[in-house]
Amino acid sequence: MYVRKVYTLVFLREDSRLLLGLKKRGFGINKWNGFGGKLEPEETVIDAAARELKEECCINAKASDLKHIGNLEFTFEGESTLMDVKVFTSKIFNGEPQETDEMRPRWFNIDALPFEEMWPDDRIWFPYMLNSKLFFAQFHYKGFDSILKYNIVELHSVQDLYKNH
Ligand SMILES: COc1nc(N)nc2c1ncn2[C@H]1C[C@H](O)[C@@H](COP(=O)(O)OP(=O)(O)OP(=O)(O)O)O1
Repeated sequence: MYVRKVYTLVFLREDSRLLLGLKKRGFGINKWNGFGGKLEPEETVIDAAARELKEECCINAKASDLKHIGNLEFTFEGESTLMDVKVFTSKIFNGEPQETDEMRPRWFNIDALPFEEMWPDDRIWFPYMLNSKLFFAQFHYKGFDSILKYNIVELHSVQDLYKNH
């Protein structure tokens, strides 16, 4: 039985570019990723998503402009935690991305994403996100580099994101 812990992960899109941040510390250090993290006590997922975006790259986005596009579940061999990651995208935001203690932001063309410097799972689920397909995916890792097994499905309604799969 796993202990489930919820995280947010936000990706901003501008035309054919996607904003990623190079993680400067902690979990996923030196990997490019979206912006996100754990929920604070009593905080909703969507409010946490907007807060983490602001804290990590100084961009303001209204919670109502964040689109919930997918759910990711990560487990790691020998670990009892299940990371339940809620993925959001948005094309509507204010401000210029700025480097913070946690992230160094940079725009990438979606045809030239730095997958070699990202989590291995990203190659599998990014095509869903980039094509605006709702998705649910589970990844079981050995260490942080190797995916032992995974499962990914396309969902057909936002309500499906709130069902158990
Ligand atoms: C294992 O594969 C992962 N792939 C991707 N693409 N993203 C992942 C993976 N595992 C975790 N993540 C995401 C989920 C969160 O957005 C961050 C991790 O959050 P973090 O531990 O940095 O949470 P914070 O609340 O910001 O932490 P501190 O303030 O305590 O540093 O990575």
